[in-house]
Amino acid sequence: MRQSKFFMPTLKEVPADAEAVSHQLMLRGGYVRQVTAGVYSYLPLANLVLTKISNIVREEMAKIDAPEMLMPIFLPASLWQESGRYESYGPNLFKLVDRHERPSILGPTHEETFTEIVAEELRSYKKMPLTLYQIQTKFRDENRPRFGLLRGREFIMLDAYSFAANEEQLDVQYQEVGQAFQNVFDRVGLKTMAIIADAGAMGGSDSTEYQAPAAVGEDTIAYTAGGYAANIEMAKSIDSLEVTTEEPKEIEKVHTPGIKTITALAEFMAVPNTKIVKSVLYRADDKLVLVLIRGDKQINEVKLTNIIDANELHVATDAEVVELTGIMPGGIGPVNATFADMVIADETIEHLTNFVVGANETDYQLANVNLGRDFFVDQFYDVKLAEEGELDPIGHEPLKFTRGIEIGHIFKLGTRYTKDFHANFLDENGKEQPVIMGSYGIGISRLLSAIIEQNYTERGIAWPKTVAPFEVHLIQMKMNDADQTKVANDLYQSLSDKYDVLYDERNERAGVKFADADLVGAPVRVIIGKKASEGIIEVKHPGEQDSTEVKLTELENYINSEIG
Ligand SMILES: O=C(C[C@@H]1CCCCN1)Cn1cnc2cc(Cl)c(F)cc2c1=O
Ligand SMILES: [Mg+2]
Repeated sequence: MRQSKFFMPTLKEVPADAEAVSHQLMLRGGYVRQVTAGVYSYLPLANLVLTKISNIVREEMAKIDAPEMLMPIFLPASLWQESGRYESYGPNLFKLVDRHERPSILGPTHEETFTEIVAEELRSYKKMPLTLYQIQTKFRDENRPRFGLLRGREFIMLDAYSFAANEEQLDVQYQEVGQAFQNVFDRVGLKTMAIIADAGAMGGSDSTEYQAPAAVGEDTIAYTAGGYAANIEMAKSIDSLEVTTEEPKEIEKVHTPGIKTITALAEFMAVPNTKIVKSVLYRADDKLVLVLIRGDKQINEVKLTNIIDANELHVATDAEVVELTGIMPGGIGPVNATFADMVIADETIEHLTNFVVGANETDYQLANVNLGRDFFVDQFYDVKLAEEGELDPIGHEPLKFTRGIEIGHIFKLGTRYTKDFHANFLDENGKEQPVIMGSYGIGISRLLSAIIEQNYTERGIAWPKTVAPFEVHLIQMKMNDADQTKVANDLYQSLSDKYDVLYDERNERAGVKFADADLVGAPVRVIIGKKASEGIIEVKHPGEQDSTEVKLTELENYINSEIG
């Protein structure tokens, strides 16, 4: 490609609201342009990278015999009413009506669409296992799109769906697609972690997220050197406190006027915060749930949501607490908690004795409370937020935290969708069974940002060679120099047969050419300068500060060693 003909509208400055480095570099390099909030045009540089990523995806999906399809973005609401998701997904689901006033949506994901099509077809176990996929634009009307392509409203996703006759086949598909995804991430040069993740509204059983460690990542990953890795939403940890059991003492009601925090209460009662049990009131859909946890721990609301199987869960506001219990928030507790529909106790209180709880009276606490005597808990759950340094439940190693960008997520769905669409098949005994599904996704456009977040330099981008928009960037320094023009054109012709070459033959100053080259980020940069007449040129790797002189005769070997 001759750069004078290429289209990469670079910017000197970037808008202040571009916070993520990847967003800044993609704007400065003319990779993308925002059309409206969370909606971007992919200009040629970004499109070249997207194409290379997509082709790597296609190769890996072909290796597991998954045929590619392409589904509509515009979908009838009826399809989503059948699965019940039309109502449950709220404002993120983009709803519209067509000219005949028929309610419709722009697809945020395609479980329903694939299931409906397949439901007609898979009438016999002989037709399974089957995995299908697409690479397609999705729409989710995010309230706060941010960080460029990292959280857009319109984005490109690979979404795959597997159909099986039994759990064993699903397990194989889950492993195969997961491995295909891992191969994709490895091949595009992304460092990733496969972690235990929350399936959220998808229900089903296992779910694995693929995370790209990066400072700008929205997720927190808890991991250990031994291989434990989980989204903080799901991470488990071993309770570090040695609990000593004491003889139960007489319960005591204590007036604690103006004491508002656990720390202040611990001081006032002259006990450590591990002898205080926090009582937090939640509204879970229409239920009032009282959650108990030891004073030194935090509640993990994702774990809580999954235990209660709630759609919507939030901490009752102070006003709600007073209105629903007649007590100020600091005073509620588990003894005679008649206002609660449910009491959920975290494991950390199971072995406590003589502890402090709210007295269910404003400004009063109860001291020396004991389980079984003063109140009863029918089941203990893990609802605590894991903390850095606590030991993981498997290798018993200290948990470390890092930020990550979720770039993939795979789910075992079971029959959640196939039941709604009567996608049944006859098993080998001729018995009718519902098809068992899995769904799998990679954020393709998000990968652009994630790869940049892991491969930027202070000057620009150093693309991994497999996804770089161009593999070789030829830069001729003086356009009116016959020797340089000859060498550059010969190289352009000969290298173009084997590599994607960008030839900068513009009448621009060196500084402009190099600044633009830093934004293109090709793995091999060849500079044709004043020594061209002696058969000497310079080569430079985007990650390195300086270039190196190379004989023209050795250039092919150098490029082979760099990009192969
Ligand atoms: O998309 C998935 C599950 C998997 C991920 C991999 C590819 C196939 N789908 C989860 N999810 C996330 N956000 C959503 C947003 C809206 Cl507005 C919606 F209506 C539905 C969903 C939704 O279902
Ligand atoms: Mg996810």
